[in-house]
Amino acid sequence: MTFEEYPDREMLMLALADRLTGELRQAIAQHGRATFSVPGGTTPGPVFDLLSAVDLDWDKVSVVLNDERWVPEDSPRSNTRLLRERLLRGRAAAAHLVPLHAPTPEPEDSLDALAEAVEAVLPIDVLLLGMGADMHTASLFPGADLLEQALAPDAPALMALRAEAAGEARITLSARVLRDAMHCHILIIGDEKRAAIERAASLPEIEAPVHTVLRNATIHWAP
Ligand SMILES: O=C(O)[C@H](O)[C@@H](O)[C@H](O)[C@H](O)COP(=O)(O)O
Repeated sequence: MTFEEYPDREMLMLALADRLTGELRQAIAQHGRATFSVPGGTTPGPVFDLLSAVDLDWDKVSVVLNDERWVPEDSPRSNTRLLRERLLRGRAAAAHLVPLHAPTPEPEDSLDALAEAVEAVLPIDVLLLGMGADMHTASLFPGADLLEQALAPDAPALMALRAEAAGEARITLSARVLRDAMHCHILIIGDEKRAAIERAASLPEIEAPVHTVLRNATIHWAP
């Protein structure tokens, strides 16, 4: 893994947006389109704001979340809502959103249909991930009911799982889809997450799921 340390969050977000833009451009130049997978949560908003204004062939970009919380799309906890409000506007409004949510009571009711659309845009060209202080990434939470299956090399691309720490039911890309990404970046802020990611490197994936992507990842950190 590569560790990039920035003096502050603003510098981090600017450099990261630049890096992601370059990789998306390269993917489009090489094969005419790009798949860009992004996290939800509270950290990536500023990088989405920057990206939404970037001059890029956004109509050639498919955007898919790493994971979604099974809540209505107007919920403040909806990652899809975050994407629509912060990334898929301005120039980036031309990008194609591959949904990870549908209005069914449980994620299992929609899983097959959502998975088909996700599989059609794999592999991921550019992957941006977040991480929780408990070392989860996407919705691969320590203690999740189907974590072992989600970490397996033959896992389906998309899985529904539940974990106490997650709150609501989740839908998530599986570890193999994350590992297969061409470029992988992890965005973390603050000392607690820095200590967590350093610890994760020496723990098994079942205890520290983020470990599964560390080999090829660039970690972007600011205090
Ligand atoms: O829906 C989610 O919760 C995310 O996709 C998740 O994997 C996130 O990246 C981490 O939980 C970090 O979240 P914060 O940025 O809010 O700390």
